Amino acid sequence: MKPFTTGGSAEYRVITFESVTKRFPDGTVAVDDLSLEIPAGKITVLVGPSGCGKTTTLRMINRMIDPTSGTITVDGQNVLDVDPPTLRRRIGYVIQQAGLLPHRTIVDNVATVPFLLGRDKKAARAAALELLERVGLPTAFAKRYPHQLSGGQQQRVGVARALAADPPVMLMDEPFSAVDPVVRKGLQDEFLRLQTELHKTIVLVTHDIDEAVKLGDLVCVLEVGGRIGQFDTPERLLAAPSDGFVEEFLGDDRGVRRLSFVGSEGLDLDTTRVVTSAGSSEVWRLLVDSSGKPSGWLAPGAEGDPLPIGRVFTVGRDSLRAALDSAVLNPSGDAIGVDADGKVVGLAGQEQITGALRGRTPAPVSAGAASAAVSGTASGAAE
Ligand SMILES: Nc1ncnc2c1ncn2[C@@H]1O[C@H](COP(=O)(O)OP(=O)(O)OP(=O)(O)O)[C@@H](O)[C@H]1O
Repeated sequence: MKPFTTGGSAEYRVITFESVTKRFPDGTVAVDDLSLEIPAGKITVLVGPSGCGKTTTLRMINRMIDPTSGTITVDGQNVLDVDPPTLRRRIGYVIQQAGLLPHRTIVDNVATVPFLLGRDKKAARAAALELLERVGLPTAFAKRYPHQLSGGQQQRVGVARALAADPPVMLMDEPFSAVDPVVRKGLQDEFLRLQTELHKTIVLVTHDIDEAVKLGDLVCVLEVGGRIGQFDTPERLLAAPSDGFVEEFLGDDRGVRRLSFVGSEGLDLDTTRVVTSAGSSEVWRLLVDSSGKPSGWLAPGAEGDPLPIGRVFTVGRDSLRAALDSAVLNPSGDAIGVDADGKVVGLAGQEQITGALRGRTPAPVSAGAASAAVSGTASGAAE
């Protein structure tokens, strides 16, 4: 068995659940025979309806709750063999309301962790200031108290504090749900950016399927009673839900959301309707300027001024969803595909865009930890 050693973020952890059940004293089975392998360095999202056991599952990883039966390991070591304070120093924990100490300044809230880990006060504060900057908070906020910050700002402090011990594993319970949709989107984007630098092993709980497919490298849909509905990549979840429950949970617009995961590089683009001068025609045409950039739409049969263009998408960089958005926002119903310099590459109708999805069901991941996670759980789900 590998030792559960301390270490920096380069030391990746894999978390496994083997036949884990949690039955509370009143008889409620919150988690039922759960087997799950959470890959290192990725974001794994637990999502499902209220009461399906997400929080219980998460809290069993850092021993805020102990399982009734089964085994949870972090990097090969049974968590029950590690005393909770030691375990929690190595596993960051972020909760919905940030959980900040109200009578301490922001910088001290964050500095507490490095201080407890043995750094002197000055170094702990310097580390805290650096972290606050990293999560996008101006240092001017450092001397304020939690109640002087907005919900979104407090949430950033919560993330900074969880990162303060540089834990290889982070548990996040509905971290972005206490804020309005605009702030939430900003926090999510920031979080994804941060993860590209940090590569933590993150387990995130949410009840919001949109958040799950946006943030998760892998998404585990739990059903009430703590059983796995499906554990898969977001692409596969949207393309091939395993049963009626998962399909219903994914919502009515899962087809449209799937478009986000498919690149636009394979789209067949029409160049015959891209023109450099006006003149009449029976079809919609796109007028481009001398540098090849779009300048206006020429309506069929119309002699008047060109109509303004709507949104464009960058071929290869943007997804089919961006292409569809472009099609919907242009008067002809065509998406305008441009290159990195903004020059028109061609046009794509809505049918071509949605047609490009057909036959593109993503194959199951076949290598690496994610595959182990997916296949390992598929058997669990089938039980
Ligand atoms: N201490 C407890 N004693 C008894 N039952 C509990 C206890 N804690 C949680 N439960 C029950 O276990 C089930 C799972 O709860 P849990 O909090 O894990 O769900 P959740 O999916 O996180 O829900 P939500 O999205 O509403 O937060 C629920 O039915 C809940 O009522």
